[in-house]
Order: sequence, then C-alpha cells, then structure tokens
Amino acid sequence: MLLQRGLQRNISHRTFPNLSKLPVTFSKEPLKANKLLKCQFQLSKQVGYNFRSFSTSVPRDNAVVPSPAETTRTSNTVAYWLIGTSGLVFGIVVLGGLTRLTESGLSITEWKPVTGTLPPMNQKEWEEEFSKYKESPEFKQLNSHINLDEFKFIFFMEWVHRLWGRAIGVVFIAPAIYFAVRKRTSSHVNKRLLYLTSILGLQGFIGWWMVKSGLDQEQLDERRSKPTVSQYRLTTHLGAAFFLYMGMLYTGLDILKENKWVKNPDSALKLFKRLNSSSLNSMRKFSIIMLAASFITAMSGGMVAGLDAGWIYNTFPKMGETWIPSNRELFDDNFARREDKSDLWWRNLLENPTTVQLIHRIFAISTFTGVVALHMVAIKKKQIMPRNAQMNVHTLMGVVTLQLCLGICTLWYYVPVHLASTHQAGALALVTSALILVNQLRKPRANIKNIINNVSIKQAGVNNPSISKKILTETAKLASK
Ligand code: HEM
Repeated sequence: MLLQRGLQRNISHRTFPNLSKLPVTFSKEPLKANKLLKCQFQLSKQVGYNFRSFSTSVPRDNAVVPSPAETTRTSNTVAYWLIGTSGLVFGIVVLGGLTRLTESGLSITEWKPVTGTLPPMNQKEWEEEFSKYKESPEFKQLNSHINLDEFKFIFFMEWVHRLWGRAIGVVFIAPAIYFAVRKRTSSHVNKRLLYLTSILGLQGFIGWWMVKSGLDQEQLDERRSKPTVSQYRLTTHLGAAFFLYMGMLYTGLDILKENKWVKNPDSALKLFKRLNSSSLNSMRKFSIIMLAASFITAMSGGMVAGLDAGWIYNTFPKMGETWIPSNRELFDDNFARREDKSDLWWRNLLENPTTVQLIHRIFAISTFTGVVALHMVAIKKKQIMPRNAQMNVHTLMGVVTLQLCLGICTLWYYVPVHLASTHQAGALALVTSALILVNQLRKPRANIKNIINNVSIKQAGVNNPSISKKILTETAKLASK
C-alpha cells in the first residue's frame, strides 16, 4: 500500500499513462518504510534515476495525501498579494510609531469600527470631537493648552492610522475569500490565511484595548502613570503586528519559492541536495534562533518605547557614569506593589524604565553578537550554503549594524521623531532579513519534494522515452516483489 501510494504520487498516471495497463500486483500489506527505501534504492540503481527525495517522505498509512494539482494550486498572484499586504503592515507599524512619537494616539476617544471611518466633516463636528477629547485625562493633565487646529493634527494622525488598519482588513480579507472560494489557493495556504485573518481581527481589538488603557483614569491611577498607554498593551499590539507581517511575508515567499521549484525541477533537485545536507542543520537552527532573538529584542524595544525609557541614561556604552546602574536603582522598592515585596523582581524587570532600558541594551548587543557569529559561520560554510542565503547573510549583517547604530543615536539625541521612527522601521527590516534567511534555509516540504521528483521524472521521460519505459518496467517488478 505504501509503495503503491508512493508510486502513484511519484509516477503518476498523468506522467505515464500506460502505468495502469502494466501487470502490476501491489502488495496489500503496508510495506515497512525500510522496505520501501530498499525498493527505491534498487530502482534508482536499475533505471539510473534518483528517487532519494521520494524516500524521505514516506506517507503515514492513513494520511490523506493532497494531489499534486492541489499542492501547487496557489499562483504567484497570491504570493504578490500577500507580500504587498505585508508591505502595508510594515507601513502601518511605522505610522503607529509616528502616532505614538507625536503623542497623537489618544486623540480619538471612541472606537467605532464602521462609522468612525469618516472624520468630522464640518466645524460643528470638529468641535464636538474636541469636546470629547477635553474630557480625557491626556487633555486635562498634559494638553490643556492645545487649540482646535493643534487637535486636528493629532486627530488626523490617529485617524489615518485607524483608516490604514481598516484598509488592510479589506485588502486582506476580501481577496482571501475570493481566492479560497475560487479554489485559487491550496489547503495548506488556506490554513495560513485563516490564521492570519484571526490575527488581523484580533489586532483591531488589541488596538482599542491598548488605547483604553490610556483613556481610563482608574487604570492610570493603578499604574501610577501619566496619561499614556500601558507598555504591556503597546508591546502586545506591536508583537501582533510583527506576527501578522511575518506570517504574510513568509507565506508569500513560500509560494514563490515552491512555484519556482516546480518550474525548474532540475535546479530544485540540486538545491534540495544542499538543503537536505546535515551540515546545514546548524545554520538552519542558528538562523531560527537569530529570528527569535531579533523579535524578542524588538519587543523589549516596545517596552522601552511604552515606558519612555529612552529619555533617561542618554549615554552609550555606559549608563551614566557606570556600565550598569546600581542594584538599588535596578530593583527599586518603589516599583513593588505588594506589601511583602514579592513582586519586586518582575515589576522592576517590566516596569522600571532603567531596568527595561538595560534589558533592551543587553538583548540588542546579544542579537548583534549572534548575527556576527552567524555571519562568520556562513562564510565558513560558503560551499554548502545556497547562493541566495549567502547573499542574505551579508544583508542581515548590514541591517543589524545599522539598527544598532540607529538605536544608539536615538538614545544619544533624546528620541527625536525621525530617528526613533527609523529605528522602529529598522527593527522590521532586521526581522525581514532574518525571516528570509530562515525561509531560504528551510528544507522543502515532503509534498513539494514528491511533486518536483514527479515533474523531473516526467521531463526525463519526455526527453527520453526509453527511460520512462525502463522506470515503469522496473517499478512494476519491484512493486510486485
Ligand atoms: C538589534 C538591535 C535592536 C532592535 C531590533 C531594536 C528594536 C527596537 C524597537 C522595535 C523599538 C520600539 C520602537 C517603537 O515602538 O516606537 C525600540 C525602541 C528603542 N530602542 Fe531599540 N532596538 C535595537 C537596538 C537598540 C540599541 C543598541 C539602543 C541603544 C542603546 C536602542 C535604543 C532604543 C530606544 C531609546 C528606544 C525607544 C524609542 C522610542 O521611544 O520610540 N535600541 N527598539
């Protein structure tokens, strides 16, 4: 059964229409994987065709194996749409940073997903909107001096941010439904689209949940904070945006890559040989670790931004006069809320601006050092690394260096809007580069490997009918053993 299924997947009837006419007696008993491998090995030797990649993807006996047409259904159009939408997410993250840096994020005090699409249309509506803002803690405590024109600016920043979010919703969900209904996407891609839709929907709620933390005086009192959003919620919002961005980009890249393989099966088989090589395993793991490190460093940056921790210790590499502030400052009693001070540690790690900035520095330097090490290992393994991955490691090295410099300048110059915003975009660029590397080094999926083999056999058969005949004869012999 296993062999039969494997053969059907690799040497399909479409490729060799005469297969069904051959006197093949397939085994009724499931073949053990090692027997299957042995058969393929013999077959490879006899017909001179390499079945190796087929052998690594033995299907489970009860597994539902998608057909080749199903697996490769997703066209490049879907990939371009996903990558384009990830570009919109990149844009909204930068805009969100600008909204925060210009202190505009709390200017719209309501969440009206549909009716809020339109801004105030006349003087009366503007004044109504302004009077709602005047009730907010931010106006009362920080902005009581601003006039209607200044309010219009901060309103506009937040309104564009929300409108952009709605636009992403439409640009993503409508085509996703269209592609799925018209069966333009494989079930594998549909699953991913479903996850991405959930994150997108969730992101709208997280956004409002975050804004609420800066509008509600009770919450501000509890946090003993001036009117700003909670750093936890800001980082959750940033993290969800990063996930959405990475998911869209990765899926788009996957589709392009697999379609390219199907088009050029011979070069794909050569690449698979490299990708399946065990000496690339360490690089593969290392690149995943660096992607995780870049993401974690970015999230710790979100905590710095949320606590305005970039406004203190504006020196680098030292923090003030010393390399590391004193323990008393890093683990300050004032941040503990419980009487017995049992929350002293974690509250300082997440709520004390000094400690949070130190953590961001440590993560940033570790990520930088990690990428330098990855770069060195990649140079050493130049011979086995795929060419595009080799190039990308250099890009990654450049981006992390730039990002480190941007972070330091943001700190030195007291968080000017242009530097802080570029530093945020740099974090996305770093994650992008690391994600692309992970994608380039990833082993091909079992289904795709089989399809490529199939296409390659087909091409070999088309070019040389005697090979196809030989494959069929030997296959039949082996299958009936
Ligand atoms: C791998 C390196 C780094 C990454 C991935 C990274 C990432 C980030 C991110 C995502 C933010 C949040 C931006 C926002 O939400 O507006 C941030 C903020 C910040 N980072 Fe970094 N960072 C890195 C290195 C550094 C370094 C070396 C420093 C300085 C020592 C630094 C200083 C800052 C400061 C001061 C902020 C707050 C800016 C603000 O208030 O908007 N970063 N970082």
